[in-house]
Amino acid sequence: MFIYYVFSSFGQMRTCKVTSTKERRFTDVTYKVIIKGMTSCEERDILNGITGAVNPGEVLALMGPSGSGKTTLLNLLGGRLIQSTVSGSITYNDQPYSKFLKSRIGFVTQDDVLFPHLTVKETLTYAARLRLPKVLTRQQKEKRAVDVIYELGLERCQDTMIGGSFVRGVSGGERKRVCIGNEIIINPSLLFLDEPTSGLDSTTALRTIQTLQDIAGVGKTVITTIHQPSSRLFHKFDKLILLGKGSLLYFGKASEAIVYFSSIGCSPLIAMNPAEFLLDLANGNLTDISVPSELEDKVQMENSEIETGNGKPPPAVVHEVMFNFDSSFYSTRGAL
Ligand SMILES: Nc1ncnc2c1ncn2[C@@H]1O[C@H](COP(=O)(O)OP(=O)(O)OP(=O)(O)O)[C@@H](O)[C@H]1O
Repeated sequence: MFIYYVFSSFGQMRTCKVTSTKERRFTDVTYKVIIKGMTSCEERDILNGITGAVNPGEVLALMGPSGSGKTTLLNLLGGRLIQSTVSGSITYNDQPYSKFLKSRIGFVTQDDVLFPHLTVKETLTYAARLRLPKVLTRQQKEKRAVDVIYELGLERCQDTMIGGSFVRGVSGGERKRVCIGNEIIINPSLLFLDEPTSGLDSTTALRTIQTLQDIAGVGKTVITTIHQPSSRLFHKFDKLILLGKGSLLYFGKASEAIVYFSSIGCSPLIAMNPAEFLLDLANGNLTDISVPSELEDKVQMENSEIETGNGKPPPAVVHEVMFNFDSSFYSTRGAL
């Protein structure tokens, strides 16, 4: 299988890089859902054998086409999806998920819930009062809120209302930073974010990811899903997981993803944002991508009758073949 190939070729060079303490490691994570119909129940695989690791000081991006399983994986890693249909192991510092670990996790969801009539400062002050331990005094909690405001560069809008549909308030980027502030106020060791840049322009998105890098820079572990990053933003991530239909296509350094795919014969045919190339590949859209001739031949052979007008096979077919391709192809390539 493609994913095993990806990992077999990574195995040797990565083992030494995932041994530091406080590592978040996940091995062979699989998640199924049971879909109940009128007359029968159907089991559906949402994630298949996802393996990876991330250390303090790193930002791990979960990338993939819509519906590939990014949010599901994020929820699993963040301990928000504890079900019997989950298998594999997820550990932090070699320990399984626990109540103590839960208190060390910050989770920024895609749909933020903020009170529109509170100012930025009031929002973070209330978060500090509610979430910080009782042993801290009111003054200490308020100071923590002010520290977070400066940490996230929110000082200019600290007295502006959050706003909403009926009240004009802070900008989209500031709103996202308030949501991040709501979580980092408890000084979490692990910060999870679901699409923190969605709806932001590229400069604001870059600033948001820079904020995440700064948070990681002081020893935190940051795991975030990302939809379609600009190339500048893509290069800000330390590690990358590329998912396609719930399977793992790549895990490793974000900076090495393109080199890796070109080493197995998959390269962009035109100058392209690396994220765009990886998403096209994960989608099975080969319009501007070259793939190994063995793979293209196999696709053509099996599906000559459903070839598309541009001479390329349809994405769904490419995807199917990539995942179910003859393992000898991968083992040969994996030895490179
Ligand atoms: N409880 C569930 N029951 C049925 N299907 C589910 C369930 N949870 C997730 N799925 C399906 O699993 C797939 C992955 O969903 P997920 O939300 O993780 O994708 P995603 O990559 O985050 O997508 P997007 O980028 O659009 O947010 C989707 O096809 C979704 O419909």
